[in-house]
Amino acid sequence: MKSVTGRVYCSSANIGSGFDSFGICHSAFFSDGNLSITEEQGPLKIDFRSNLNDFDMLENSALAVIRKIAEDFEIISHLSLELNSTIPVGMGLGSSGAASVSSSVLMNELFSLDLPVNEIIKYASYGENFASGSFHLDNVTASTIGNFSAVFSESPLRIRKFDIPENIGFISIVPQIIARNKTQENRKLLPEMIPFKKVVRNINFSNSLLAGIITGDRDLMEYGLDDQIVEQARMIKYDFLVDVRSICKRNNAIGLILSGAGPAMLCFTDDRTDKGQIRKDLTHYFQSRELDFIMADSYPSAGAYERN
Ligand SMILES: Nc1ncnc2c1ncn2[C@@H]1O[C@H](COP(=O)(O)OP(=O)(O)O)[C@@H](O)[C@H]1O
Ligand SMILES: N[C@@H](CCOP(=O)(O)O)C(=O)O
Repeated sequence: MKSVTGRVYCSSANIGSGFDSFGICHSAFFSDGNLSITEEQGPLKIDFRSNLNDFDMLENSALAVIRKIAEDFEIISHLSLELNSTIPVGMGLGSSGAASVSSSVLMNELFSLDLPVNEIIKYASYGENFASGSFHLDNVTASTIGNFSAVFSESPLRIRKFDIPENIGFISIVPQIIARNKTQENRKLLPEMIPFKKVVRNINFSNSLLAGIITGDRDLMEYGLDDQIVEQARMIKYDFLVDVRSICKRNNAIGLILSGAGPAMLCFTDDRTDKGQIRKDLTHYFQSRELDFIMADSYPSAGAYERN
């Protein structure tokens, strides 16, 4: 029985103003996958097992990716896929994206398809479309290529990885707010039209963030971790965001973003940041609001494609 395994790390999308573009792959949570051929002869059949029961075991984003690849490459074997994930589902940490990347990378390896990285990402996006009704590429790109990733255009796909300066770390802050089809629903909150001034400011923020990541300039990163459009549209659902940001900033964090479509947040830290005090202050804050949350230190992580 031929079998392949691999780990895919979680991702935070929409870094600063980089909606559907900038992503970070980080180490706090991950998904371990195992894919095997149980019988060479068809028709295609996939046995699926997962430690999570948050989604349909018979049809989910991981299976959507396998089916698409199998269709394109005329694969008709009996397969078995097992995913063991620590990524909380629907919290803004790219759980469906990681499952999709897992399928894409494992199919590539199991059948020696020799897919270039852009094809791995394109196939993974079928899983995102299954989960959220949109082919957004930011989470799957981050989990595939790692570190700080940017999607510059979808067709043709232009992507690039940037190494995050060594002194930068993160705290993943995850309020336990459970909502069905969260990303799909939160995409409906986005405005159709945007005042010109806000667009100009957001362009400034994203340029500043990218320049800060490349040069390690703290001030450019700090300024660049802002967003006048998407975050503001979604903030009505996440009223803790302003308070959590101010707790992090008063303890010298570089900044804080809403991770993906929320409710998770990603706090950017460096040697100046008092992480211990942030943990204490956040525990006190969420207790006072009677809102459960989890918090985990996290570091930039390599992508699933480059580790293979
Ligand atoms: N294999 C999968 N892993 C995780 N979530 C999946 C999977 N397949 C489908 N989903 C669905 O995707 C949704 C989670 O994805 P999404 O809303 O994008 O949240 P997030 O990316 O923040 O975890 C849930 O509704 C879940 O049921
Ligand atoms: N760009 C997407 C990112 C969704 O990330 P998720 O981890 O919340 O699924 C969006 O903002 O809709």
